[in-house]
Amino acid sequence: MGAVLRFAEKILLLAGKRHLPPAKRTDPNDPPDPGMPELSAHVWHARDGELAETGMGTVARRLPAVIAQAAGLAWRASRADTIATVGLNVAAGMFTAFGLLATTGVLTALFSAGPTPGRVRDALPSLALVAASVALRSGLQAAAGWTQARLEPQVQRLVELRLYEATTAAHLTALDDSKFLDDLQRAETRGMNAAPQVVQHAVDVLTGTVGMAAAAGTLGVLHPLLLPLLLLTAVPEGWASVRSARMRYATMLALVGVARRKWILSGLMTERRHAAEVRAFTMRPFLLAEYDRFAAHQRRVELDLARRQTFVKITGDVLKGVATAGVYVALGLMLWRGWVPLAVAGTAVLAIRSGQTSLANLVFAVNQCYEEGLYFGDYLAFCDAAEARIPHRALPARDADARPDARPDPPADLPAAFARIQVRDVTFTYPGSDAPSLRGVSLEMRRGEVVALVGENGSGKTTLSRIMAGLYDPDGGEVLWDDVPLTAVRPHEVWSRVAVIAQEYTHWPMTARQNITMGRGPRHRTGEPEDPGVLAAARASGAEEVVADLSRGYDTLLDRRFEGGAELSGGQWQRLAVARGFYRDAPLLICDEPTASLDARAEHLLFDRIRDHAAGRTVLLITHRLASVRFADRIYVLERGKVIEEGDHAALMAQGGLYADLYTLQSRAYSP
Ligand SMILES: Nc1ncnc2c1ncn2[C@@H]1O[C@H](COP(=O)(O)OP(=O)(O)OP(=O)(O)O)[C@@H](O)[C@H]1O
Repeated sequence: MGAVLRFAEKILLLAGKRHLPPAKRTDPNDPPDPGMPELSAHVWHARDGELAETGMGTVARRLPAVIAQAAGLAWRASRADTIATVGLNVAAGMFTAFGLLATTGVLTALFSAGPTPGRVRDALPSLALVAASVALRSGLQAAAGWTQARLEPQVQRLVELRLYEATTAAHLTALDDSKFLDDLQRAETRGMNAAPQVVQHAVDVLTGTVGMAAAAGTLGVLHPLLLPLLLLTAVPEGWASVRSARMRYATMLALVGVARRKWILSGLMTERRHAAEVRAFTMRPFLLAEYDRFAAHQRRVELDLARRQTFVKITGDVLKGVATAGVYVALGLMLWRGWVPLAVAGTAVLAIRSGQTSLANLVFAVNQCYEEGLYFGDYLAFCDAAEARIPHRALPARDADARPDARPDPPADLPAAFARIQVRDVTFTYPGSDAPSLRGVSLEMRRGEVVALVGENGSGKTTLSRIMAGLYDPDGGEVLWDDVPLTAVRPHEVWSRVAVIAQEYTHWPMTARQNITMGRGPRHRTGEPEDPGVLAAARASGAEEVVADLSRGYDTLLDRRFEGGAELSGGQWQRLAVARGFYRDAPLLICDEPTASLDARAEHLLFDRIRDHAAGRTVLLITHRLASVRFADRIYVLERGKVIEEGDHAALMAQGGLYADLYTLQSRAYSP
């Protein structure tokens, strides 16, 4: 049998179908093969070696680990339901064996000598036992099904929380890393859903094993030779299932990049915020053609998979048929040679059929458990990787100690309000970038100051502000709040002392109030007076006028996708974003292009407010509107990631460098 399987496997290997199939044109209407080496090669080859190992032996070796993971997960989700599921399934299996053995009693009575009514009467007690065990088994199985169904949503909740807890705490650089994003997509779309499946299939493995053990035990009692014959029929089906699962998993891995591109394109074609641009730039044909290009590639790969899986299944079925026939021939021979009496042979047929059903279920469950275990393994690997990217200092002490990487000193305390912030010789390169975005930047801010960063596009202003806000860690150099380096304190301590009015901010699909408070502040109840903090922030930012025009004021939902939702203009959204920054009332306010969408009056008002806001706090202002940075206490001019000029407006104008050039250029546009 092993040789036959190896032969079939060789045919598959020779056909060269273990690798991503060269995309064949199965339909003349298909677009030409796009090739797409950028989407298949790296992901595929990264797992090639690992997949080549996967055979029945590997499945057998790895299955206990998968089952242990499933058991651990189920245990954490609900101990009571886990114990009940296992206990009820084992009890149901015991009644299966009991029923089979009682059947021997029925058949022995029926096949004995004597008049038929007497034989039937003799069979009645055993028959009653058979009926009772069938009824009990069914009841136990139904109860087991119920506890198993209860486990599923509890497991799902556990795995979802773990993933989102990790993704929201992982370092921001992780989300700039395309490999991390690919792994995230795979874990979120497939791996996370695999978790309850793994648990379910692990229970099915248990159920199948118990059923198998019941049938095998019965056969062993009847005649020891029958047992290996039964097991023989399982090998071809097991081989076909494992082979098929492996192909499916490999295909999924190979298509992960394609799936992500398709997902991004589908968002571009369906989301409201892109709809106007898609039309105005007549992008429809381009987007549809791009989508179809990826969809056609995916279809070709999946059709090829279906073809290869069909071949494997047919091979497995044929071999299983041969093995089953062999079992019955062997049983016939044993009967003919008088090794087993007729009643025992009859029970053996029933036990073989019951065993085959359990075996088929077991093989299916093992295969499914293994296959889902592969996806679940992706999920676990992703969560581990994401958790490893949570900065040490962000973890509670217990979790930090449990991490295998070196443990730094315990996190330091950040001063509640600082006297000065120093940036010392900071360098930074984004992950995957060749060129550094910051090259040895130093600057200083004191409490109560407004400090401005100016420079041409891509000079590093936003990057520097993110490092100062503790969102990125510098590769070299340090940022000190008084004498405490930011890399030594818990990130949320920094974030809670910084308010950022970002260049790219989110249009939160929430009420106007929630857009300002972002879940902070007192909970507002209908009819209660508005939180004074919200009113002050809205007044300072000009959001007050925006809210006054909304049908339900601060309670208006700002998302047109929901009934009664309102939409705001770009400038109106920006006023809310500014209100959010003011509401936080943090010692450091970072304003990155806060006026890009504002009208002239709102812009003027905002710069006045920012100046007022700086009293007792500190403001880092990034803007291309140089007229507005005149009032800054100090201005740093960046070029290609370096500070090339610094000083106040008058000093920089006197210097006659880049700042003076840019300022003169802008002011000339307003001069007659
Ligand atoms: N997430 C990122 N991943 C890789 N590179 C990035 C990323 N963000 C910015 N960069 C690169 O870092 C450099 C500095 O970008 P940054 O956004 O800091 O410039 P900026 O001065 O704020 O520009 P602008 O005036 O256009 O807002 C640029 O070359 C940019 O391409």
